[in-house]
Amino acid sequence: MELKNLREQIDQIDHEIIIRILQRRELIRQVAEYKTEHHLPVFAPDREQQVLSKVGEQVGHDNINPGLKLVYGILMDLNKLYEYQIQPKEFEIPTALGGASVRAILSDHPGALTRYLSPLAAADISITGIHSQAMPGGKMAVDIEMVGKIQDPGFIAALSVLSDTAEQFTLL
Ligand SMILES: C=C(O[C@@H]1C=C(C(=O)O)C=C[C@H]1O)C(=O)O
Repeated sequence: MELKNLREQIDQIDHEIIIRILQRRELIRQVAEYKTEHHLPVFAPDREQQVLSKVGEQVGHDNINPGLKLVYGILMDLNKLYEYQIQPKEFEIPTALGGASVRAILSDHPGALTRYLSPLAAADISITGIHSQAMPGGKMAVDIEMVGKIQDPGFIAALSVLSDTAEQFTLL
């Protein structure tokens, strides 16, 4: 088959994937409303584990599996960014207006840092400094300096996602 034809089929599938992601997003909006009404937290770690397990089961032992789980993790973080704009978290922000520095302790596994940083890119926040260090017990300490309008809902939403995912999270 011709390359052009194969790419047309890929374009069609991309179109369908995007439509489905937007439909998923509409359901997320309804979940967010439900959570606000019932005073439930945005981050549902058990549910996220369930979603990731289902992805893993469907893909099986194909070597795309870790990558697809990463993509799915990032998709869920994007959804939480969206939910936090509906239901913002309160932060004591000790830093200057133009940015923030945070220290987080993460569990150290392949892809952990990549996923951890993704909400920043998604919220259009630049990372100006980063330092990570392995710690005993399979953990990692990461210091991140970022610039952006800290009062913006998108910035607060990104900090909210970062604070959820870390085992410890401190705004410096
Ligand atoms: C949509 C939800 O909110 C968040 C986003 C999730 C998702 O994108 O699938 C899953 C769990 C939550 O952390 C939910 O709680 O179901």
